[in-house]
Amino acid sequence: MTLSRMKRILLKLSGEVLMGPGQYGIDPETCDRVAQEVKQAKDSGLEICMVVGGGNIFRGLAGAAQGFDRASADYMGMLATVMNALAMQNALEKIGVQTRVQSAIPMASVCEPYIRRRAERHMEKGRVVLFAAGTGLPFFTTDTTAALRAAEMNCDALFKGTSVDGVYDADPKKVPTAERYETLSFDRVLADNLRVMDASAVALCRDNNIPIVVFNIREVGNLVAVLNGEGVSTIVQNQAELTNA
Ligand SMILES: Nc1ncnc2c1ncn2[C@@H]1O[C@H](COP(=O)(O)OP(=O)(O)OP(=O)(O)O)[C@@H](O)[C@H]1O
Ligand SMILES: O=c1ccn([C@@H]2O[C@H](COP(=O)(O)O)[C@@H](O)[C@H]2O)c(=O)[nH]1
Repeated sequence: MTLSRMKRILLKLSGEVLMGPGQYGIDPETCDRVAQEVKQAKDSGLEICMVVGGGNIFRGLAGAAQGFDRASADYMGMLATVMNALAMQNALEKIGVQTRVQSAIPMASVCEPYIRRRAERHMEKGRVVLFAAGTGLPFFTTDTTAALRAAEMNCDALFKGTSVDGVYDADPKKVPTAERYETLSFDRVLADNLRVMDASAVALCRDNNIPIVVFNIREVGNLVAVLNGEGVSTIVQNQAELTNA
């Protein structure tokens, strides 16, 4: 994958990261810091769209485990992602980055509905488009949303900014001896059931040949470093691309 040739990327921001040092909710300082990094990336000439998770507020699976109906819990999770998207919109606009939030669940008085061709136009005009409310469908996640929107928007890569610095051979939060991959194929992620991202998201990226770059966005400056090919990350792509690299 040649990072320098990329024109348009999708940044998936884990909701959990937005908690900052807290245990729940949205930390304004973290939003501001991430916004600065997005601005820097945009100023380098990239077109950027974003999907923000909701794990800092509500996850459907956790809600279902507590007794909520799963589909209702998932809708609650999707609404949480709208709050996060609005928080990031606010942080970006404070520093002069033009944005639009588009929600997969229409809410006319809050933001635009998701309209692909309109999103395309916003990006051509230099706006950062934040895709909120996931796919609008329960039983999915924002990882799958990110893969779907990256394909729809013809992105050159999907950058997953999370709280681990790449894909490991086991969950590093559970297995301290786990080792990180520099690169690996989509097929290996799926065959080994590496759970840094949902299988559906990985399969969508594989089928549309969209590389995934997993990196730690909690580390200050890492987004721009990874975009410059310098920071620590794992690049997941098709075997053919890995062989040609
Ligand atoms: N093989 C693996 N390599 C790296 N991380 C892994 C692996 N298996 C599981 N994980 C876990 O995957 C998590 C990354 O997903 P993340 O926390 O970004 O969740 P998310 O659902 O995308 O975001 P949100 O916080 O919005 O729910 C890490 O916290 C890590 O512990
Ligand atoms: O398409 C989607 C996307 C998300 N959800 C629900 O939202 C929460 C939060 O998203 P994360 O990806 O976990 O950050 C998720 O747990 C689902 O409950 C959804 O239903 N459909």
